[in-house]
Amino acid sequence: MRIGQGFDVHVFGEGDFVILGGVRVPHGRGLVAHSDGDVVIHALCDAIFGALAMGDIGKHFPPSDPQWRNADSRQFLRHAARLMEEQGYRLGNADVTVIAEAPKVGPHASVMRDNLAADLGCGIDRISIKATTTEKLGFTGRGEGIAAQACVLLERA
Ligand SMILES: Nc1ccn([C@@H]2O[C@H](COP(=O)(O)O)[C@@H](O)[C@H]2O)c(=O)n1
Ligand SMILES: C[C@@]1(CO)OP(=O)(O)OP(=O)(O)OC[C@H]1O
Repeated sequence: MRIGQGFDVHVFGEGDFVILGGVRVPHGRGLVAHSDGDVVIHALCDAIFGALAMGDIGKHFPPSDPQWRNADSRQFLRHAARLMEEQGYRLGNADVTVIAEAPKVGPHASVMRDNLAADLGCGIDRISIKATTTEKLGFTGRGEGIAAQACVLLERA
């Protein structure tokens, strides 16, 4: 078994939606990023790369590479899933926490779980999505951005 954790932050900027776990969530601001700014998937990818001891998302998809500009982050997750399989592992479970005052994640968590499970080739019972505010404290509390953290356990396939 292997364990991994990941963390990501993106700052709010212009726009009227954010992408979280592959779901387009209406919001008064967008997220500034090289890709689509999906902090849920970025944290989850880093947890998987960490569990495999294979670097981080920026190593696999350099922010300097124009190829990843506005990229759909789900392709990053499918790449992580392929690496996991090649190394002889499958996902035991993943647990993700979104840290944001807004938007509300709860109403979208079920579709996010469906997306992540589809990309990772596992059942949705292996994917958990949670969310919390920081009670208006810190940068997330001031509504300046969104953070996400993820933990994964990989099992021998
Ligand atoms: N962006 C968020 C933040 C929170 N939730 C849900 O609200 C519950 C209460 O949050 P507190 O920070 O006040 O504890 C939390 O447990 C989530 O269910 C959310 O959906 N989206
Ligand atoms: C995802 C990548 C892709 O170039 O860029 P960003 O969308 O800016 O996201 P970040 O979380 O900073 O991770 C780095 C990059 O791999």
